[in-house]
Amino acid sequence: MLELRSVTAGYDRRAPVVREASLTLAPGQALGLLGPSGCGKSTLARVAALLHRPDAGTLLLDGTPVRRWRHRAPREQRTAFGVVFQQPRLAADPRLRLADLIAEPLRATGRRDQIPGRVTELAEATGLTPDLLTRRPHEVSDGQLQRACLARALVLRPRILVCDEMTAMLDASTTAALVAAVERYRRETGAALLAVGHDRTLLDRWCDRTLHWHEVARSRADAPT
Ligand SMILES: Nc1ncnc2c1ncn2[C@@H]1O[C@H](COP(=O)(O)OP(=O)(O)OP(=O)(O)O)[C@@H](O)[C@H]1O
Repeated sequence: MLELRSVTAGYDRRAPVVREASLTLAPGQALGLLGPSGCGKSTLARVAALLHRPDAGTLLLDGTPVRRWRHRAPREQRTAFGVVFQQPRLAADPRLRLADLIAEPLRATGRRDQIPGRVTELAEATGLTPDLLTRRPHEVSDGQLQRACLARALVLRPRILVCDEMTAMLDASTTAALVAAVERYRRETGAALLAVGHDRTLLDRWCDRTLHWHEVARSRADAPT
């Protein structure tokens, strides 16, 4: 269970981009978060995944308040999350072959013995053929790289998956393949999903419930002057 209570966050304390946002993600739930470009969805998604420290408010993970973010967060909290971002080229180390990209979290957490098995499983689950696994990011398409980023997000078997506009740059067939891979993973593991986007049709089809930004956070226009 993930609860955000009155979270305020941004890049300048005097002008936060997220104001008093609250939402609850129950175990196994798929929650969509819809809103216009620039409203603060990605910032809130990053706070929810412990990647960005909020200026105010509380975040509870299974009832325990989160006190540290990013590399300071305890490993068991950090590894509860798998995150996929909108732009795979910004999220992937250009020097790594796709197999190493997928295996990165296993290496970082000392689980090298699991690498061959998990990489093979996840390449299959995300539709990556073996020849693609030996290529570097500049040698594959955006869609192929995003498949590898999704595989990396799943490699530690997270309880909560945060997909921030995961399919925004992709064609319909790659979008369908990635959504199907996420759904299969959720069916097998019972993981929850927070899917951020601006495509209501996709979010409604994908999620149990879709919230609009104005139901989650105060708008910047409401800010006290
Ligand atoms: N690293 C940063 N430094 C300063 N400002 C930022 C930074 N990242 C985002 N912002 C600003 O914060 C605001 C919210 O950005 P955010 O990416 O959270 O919105 P979004 O709703 O996800 O938008 P989109 O749908 O276009 O991805 C924007 O005005 C943006 O310019």
